[in-house]
Amino acid sequence: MSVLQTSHTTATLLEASKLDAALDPGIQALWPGARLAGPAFPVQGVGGDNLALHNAVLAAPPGSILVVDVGGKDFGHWGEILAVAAMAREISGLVIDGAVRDSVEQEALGFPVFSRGTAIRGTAKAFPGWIGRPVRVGGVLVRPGDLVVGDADGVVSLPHAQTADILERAGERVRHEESIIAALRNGASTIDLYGLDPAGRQS
Ligand SMILES: O=C([O-])CC(=O)C(=O)O
Ligand SMILES: [Mg+2]
Repeated sequence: MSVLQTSHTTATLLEASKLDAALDPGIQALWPGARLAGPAFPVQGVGGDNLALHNAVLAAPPGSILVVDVGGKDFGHWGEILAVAAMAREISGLVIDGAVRDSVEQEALGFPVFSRGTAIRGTAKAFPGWIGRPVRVGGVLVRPGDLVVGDADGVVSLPHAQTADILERAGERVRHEESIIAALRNGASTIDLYGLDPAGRQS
């Protein structure tokens, strides 16, 4: 698995990808300023059980992001203990379609988590899960090694095979937007710059 990185925002990457690659917007940063980018290590668990996460922490390569579907927002599937375990193994972050707990402690650790929010109810440890295989998370199919990026706006997952092209287009998009911002500061309008018809188009 190659180590993938980018400093582009999720919105820029999504637009550059032209793909349906945005995870459900209900999956958001656990603490303000949390950001992650890296190759995905997908995990399928079940709501109310976190054995799959304990297994994944042992199996995921250093630098990877755990990208997890547990389909449960009523349980705290992940917390301080698992974050410390993940950091000790150089796992770079967690994206989970489900809830977590110990948010203050995880912010203090600086461990980036994107989740459906928090829940304090604890979990069983009975279902071993499927790890390291493609998993649908937040409506997007995530394969091992796909580039997963999370920031203040949400989470995007980009197919590994298309990552180089997407990153190049993202750079072009940023340069284009810089020119638009400069023109706006010089008095241009968004209507003119985007060639919009202020009356709209009825179809
Ligand atoms: O222990 C758990 O099941 C989840 C948790 O709170 C932690 O990892 O600290
Ligand atoms: Mg805990």
